[in-house]
Amino acid sequence: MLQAASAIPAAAGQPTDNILVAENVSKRFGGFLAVSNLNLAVRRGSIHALIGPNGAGKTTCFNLLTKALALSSGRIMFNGSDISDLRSAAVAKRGLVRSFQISATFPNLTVLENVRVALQAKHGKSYHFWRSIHSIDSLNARALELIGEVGLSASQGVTAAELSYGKKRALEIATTLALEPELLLLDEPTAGMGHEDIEPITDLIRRVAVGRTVLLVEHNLSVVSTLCDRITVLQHGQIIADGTYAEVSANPLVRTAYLGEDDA
Ligand SMILES: Nc1ncnc2c1ncn2[C@@H]1O[C@H](COP(=O)(O)OP(=O)(O)OP(=O)(O)O)[C@@H](O)[C@H]1O
Repeated sequence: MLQAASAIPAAAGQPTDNILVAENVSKRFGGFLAVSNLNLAVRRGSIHALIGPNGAGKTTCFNLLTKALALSSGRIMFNGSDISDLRSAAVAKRGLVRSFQISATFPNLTVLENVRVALQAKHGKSYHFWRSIHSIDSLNARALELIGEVGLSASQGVTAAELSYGKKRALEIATTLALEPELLLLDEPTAGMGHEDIEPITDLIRRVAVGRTVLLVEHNLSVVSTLCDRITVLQHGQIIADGTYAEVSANPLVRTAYLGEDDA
């Protein structure tokens, strides 16, 4: 049975292994409550989706979880530490990283150069070129590894501007991985993609999720159903269902609020 607006309970006697927990989180814009008493638990190692109709509060939630927005009330725990009062750069350093925003790519730089820039941003002084040849070698080696991980090895010398839309997204993911996320937040990773790019990006997300946790906002329900272990459904800033795709899609509240609207 699905529960509305509740945290995911721990199995009796088992320690919870939730990498991210939002407790009673709310966000008010003036008199408008955009997110209301959100209780969300993201299990370590899972691929978790936030879905909901337009205006449900998904983006606001993402902004709260990544600390791009300050909470009006509540608490956010990441890896057992309270991050409620930290800024987004500080939470990114701890391993909670959002793609497509922090990791802007540079159109005139090659794939390799873009990933090297992201690595330099992460490692700062330790990779300054005058330090040692060893630093450059290890930076290049790591850049090539990340490029390989997202399937762009054959395009390493191509500028970002010349890449197809799907490959640009893969590059953005590589530059995000350079920041060594433990929890990777993806904001509508298939938005604006043609049919031909959707399956490769879905496979890529599945691959990069190995050894990491992924939380995504996604409108494409077929992507959500094939990719995600757990789905949280928002409506009017509140969680109305939480569970597997089969569970949430059978929930009458969800069918009315979300699937009903989109499938109508
Ligand atoms: N800065 C803001 N000031 C005032 N209201 C806001 C602000 N940001 C979001 N809202 C309102 O909060 C509600 C939730 O918006 P949000 O963008 O989080 O929804 P969403 O689920 O991401 O929607 P979509 O799927 O359309 O992107 C909406 O009614 C929106 O108008």
